[in-house]
Amino acid sequence: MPALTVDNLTKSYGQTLALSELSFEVEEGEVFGFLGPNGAGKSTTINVVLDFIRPTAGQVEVLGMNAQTHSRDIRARTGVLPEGVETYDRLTAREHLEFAIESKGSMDDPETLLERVGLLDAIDRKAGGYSKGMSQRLMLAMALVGEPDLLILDEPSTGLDPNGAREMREIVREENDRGATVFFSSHVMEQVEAVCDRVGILRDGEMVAVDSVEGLRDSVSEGETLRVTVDRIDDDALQAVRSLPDVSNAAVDGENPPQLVVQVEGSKTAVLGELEERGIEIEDFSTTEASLDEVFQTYTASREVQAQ
Ligand SMILES: Nc1ncnc2c1ncn2[C@@H]1O[C@H](COP(=O)(O)OP(=O)(O)OP(=O)(O)O)[C@@H](O)[C@H]1O
Repeated sequence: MPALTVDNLTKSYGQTLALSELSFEVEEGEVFGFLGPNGAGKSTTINVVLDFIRPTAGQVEVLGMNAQTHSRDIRARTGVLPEGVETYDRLTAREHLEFAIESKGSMDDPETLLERVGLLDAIDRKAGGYSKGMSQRLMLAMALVGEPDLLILDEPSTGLDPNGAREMREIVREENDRGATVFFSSHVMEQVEAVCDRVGILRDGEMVAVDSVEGLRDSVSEGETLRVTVDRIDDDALQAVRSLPDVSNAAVDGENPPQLVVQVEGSKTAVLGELEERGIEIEDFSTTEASLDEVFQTYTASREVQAQ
């Protein structure tokens, strides 16, 4: 049974079509990255999943239950880290946790949870004095209460420093090892790449790709990016490289020295040979796989991989 089934979900806010016949599934036990640029419809989807808003059309099932008719049962088994800070200024972290533990009827210990998110030192301080990152850690601790079967994390790295973001990823892994399904919305590629089994990319309310990170990379990149540092480059040479059979794109980056960035499938020696034949000196070259940023841009902005 999938942990989450979104079936032909459409949501309009007046004239604005936020989701258009969106369908996808998240398998039980997987970490699913829900990626998309601002305004793509990520929060709208999560709000329907949690029954905070009602869909215009379509169905959502969470842990085998209808999102609208069983929202109470669903919330009892789901941990949510919402987007934006939602702490109470006058309550301490301990009081926040006690409240969440009581609401879920769980046996958690506030200190253990706050230690996991690195907030034990501030347990008896009022949340009103917390930094953004501290508030985010507190909300993550609240999401973990009751060992939820499904964790929904909406932009979880917001406000976290690199250490905090790494710790958050570790917690996602630990929760997943325990058996939780994690639904992780983000527009930060690195966060998704590091923890997600599969990624769905949302654009303008439609899912434009669902695959593993590797699969997505392969699907947009017909090969590798070759970066060649040269002593000089001119338009003729650039055009000649672009018209080589294995090259899908080429562009110049920087001036002093210029670097030729080439999207190449197959042989890289043809590119180097073309440059050398023109008397262009190759000072250095390296190859890399398409970055996730390139993957994301390809799906959300244009249909072509642009060498930068
Ligand atoms: N309450 C609302 N009233 C009207 N339009 C809304 C409302 N909430 C969202 N929208 C619109 O629906 C679309 C999807 O918004 P949504 O917040 O779901 O995107 P998102 O992917 O979560 O974006 P972000 O990354 O910025 O949080 C946008 O065009 C947005 O302007």
